[in-house]
Amino acid sequence: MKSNKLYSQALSNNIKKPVTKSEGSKFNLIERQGDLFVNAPQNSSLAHCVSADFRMGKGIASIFKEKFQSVEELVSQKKGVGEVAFLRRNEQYIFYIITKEKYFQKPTRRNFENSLYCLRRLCEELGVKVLSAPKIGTGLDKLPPEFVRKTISKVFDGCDLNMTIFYL
Ligand SMILES: Nc1ncnc2c1ncn2[C@@H]1O[C@H](COP(=O)(O)OP(=O)(O)OC[C@H]2O[C@H](OP(=O)(O)O)[C@H](O)[C@@H]2O)[C@@H](O)[C@H]1O
Repeated sequence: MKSNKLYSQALSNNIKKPVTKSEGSKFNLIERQGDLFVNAPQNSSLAHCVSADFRMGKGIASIFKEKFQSVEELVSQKKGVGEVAFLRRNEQYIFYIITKEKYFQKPTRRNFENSLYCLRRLCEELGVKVLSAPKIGTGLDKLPPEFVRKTISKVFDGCDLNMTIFYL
């Protein structure tokens, strides 16, 4: 686990490192059937998509809200569209990928991609090596699965991370 200093710097995004291609690192992306909250490895951080108002009224976001609460802590980070707010739970991080302003809107492809670059920077700053997510963006947010898959592969290319996408 990175030091608290790094954690608070990442929180305030003081570290504006560009995404780096770690030498010899290999980004692994796998998709597997399973319930994210039951089958994700214990040491895995989690990520999902939300709106900037943190309404989390439907879909898997509502389960995150029920499980991890701390909406006030998330709002206090003052993150906007294209950015990522996060919680720390012991050895795990919970990432809230902000892809749109209001809950009733749908994300643009550009904002979706920008928020994933932000997620990558955070994973590198915090030393996250194992990340699990649902099929982000493809349900209520109605982004085409192929676009989501390609964007994840593009954004995380060269990142030292094992990412598992769970689907029911
Ligand atoms: N336990 C589980 N394990 C594995 N997969 C699971 C699962 N539970 C559900 N899934 C599947 O995971 C996919 C994406 O699940 P979602 O559709 O929720 O996410 P999304 O990223 O498309 O949309 C996010 C916006 O939806 C809400 O906004 P609203 O208020 O509704 O406007 C939020 O606030 C966001 O802003 C769908 O296939 C679900 O079947």
